[in-house]
Amino acid sequence: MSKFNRVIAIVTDSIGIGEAPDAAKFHDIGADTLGHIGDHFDGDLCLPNWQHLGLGNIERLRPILGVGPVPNPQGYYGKMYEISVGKDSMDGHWEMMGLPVTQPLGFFPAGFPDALIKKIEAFAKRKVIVNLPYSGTDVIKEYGEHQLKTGDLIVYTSGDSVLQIAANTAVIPLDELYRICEYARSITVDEYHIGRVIARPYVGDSADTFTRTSDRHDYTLKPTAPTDLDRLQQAGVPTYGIGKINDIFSGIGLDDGVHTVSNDDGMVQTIEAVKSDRQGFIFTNLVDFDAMYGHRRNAQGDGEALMAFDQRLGELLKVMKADDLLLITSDHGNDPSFRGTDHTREYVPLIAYSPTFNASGDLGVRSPFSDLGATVLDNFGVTPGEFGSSFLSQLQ
Ligand SMILES: O=P(O)(O)O[C@H]1O[C@H](CO)[C@@H](O)[C@H]1O
Ligand SMILES: [Mn+2]
Ligand SMILES: [Mn+2]
Repeated sequence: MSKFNRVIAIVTDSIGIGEAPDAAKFHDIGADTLGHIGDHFDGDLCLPNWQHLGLGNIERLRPILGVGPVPNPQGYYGKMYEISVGKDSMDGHWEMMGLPVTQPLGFFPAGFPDALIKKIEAFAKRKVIVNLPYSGTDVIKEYGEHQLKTGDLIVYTSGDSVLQIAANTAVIPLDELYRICEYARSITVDEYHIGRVIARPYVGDSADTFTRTSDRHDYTLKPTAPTDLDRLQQAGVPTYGIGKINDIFSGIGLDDGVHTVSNDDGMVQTIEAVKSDRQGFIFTNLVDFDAMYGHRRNAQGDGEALMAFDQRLGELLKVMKADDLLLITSDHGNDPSFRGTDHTREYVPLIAYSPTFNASGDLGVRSPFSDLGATVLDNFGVTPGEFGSSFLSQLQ
């Protein structure tokens, strides 16, 4: 019989907790998403629910302002670092589910090769413009009016292995954008080996009004080997993805999933799932921290989103059943005070909580992220994969 009847894992997308041991390789020395958000709020970052689970007790060189250690945390706490070659969402989530990404993905800091762009143009019967690393909100501000006039496709990338296509749905309807992205996905798997093709629809009729919509769609590479989601599924443990989870795993290993429009929606869906008689593994991604604030280098917004999350976390804690286990972690950093607009190579926080706990403690510094998946498998008595060590026995 399982130790915990259900496991709920929430990924606060891009909330790192300090530079990872290999941050220098990524030019990310000094990155500290949570620490710098704390500094920005100068003591007013208020995350009481998460803090009481042990967020402020995680080993750090200096406390997070406003979220210090508590004497008797209600949960277990630690931090993890990843071994995957990249610091994107795909690397982080796959590694969490027992599949570190060891084969380097294709990066195109100078833009995509002509041959690839020409194929996209020929398929779409539209011209491609930009073809450079860009912030997704800046690129539509600068080129959106041109796109409105010409119908050209805005193709851009970032420090991640991503090919992103921005389209104003008034000139390039959503289904056409999706078709073009599916085509781009199909020709960038073996050749170019791009981690994700991302459809970036937006609306508006001038630079000041352009707004991206929640119809974003990520076409991720298919996992290259079985993940812990497949292992759970094969063992008959139901798997349910909330938010971007389905996209990140191309739906593989997931019985069921729901798209969300915001962090708040993601938490509402998670709370509903926990209140329901849904069984097995519930896996939630909250992407606003990343897409709306981290990449936008908006520490104020990031902190406010964390505080809103913490309120919802309080509701979730109240509806959890006695034998539920909650795990909270992140997939990479995205320090809003750091240079550039890319993810940052950081440790991620790890919290475990169940109403049944009668102790609390330190889970230490762990690696790879696969320890999380290994713990979920261990709980359900499923044979583990090659990566990860379970910390289940420490949870008392
Ligand atoms: O600037 P936007 O369009 O939000 O894109 C960002 O989001 C991508 C996926 O997280 C990253 O690789 C980065 O390019
Ligand atoms: Mn992410
Ligand atoms: Mn991101």
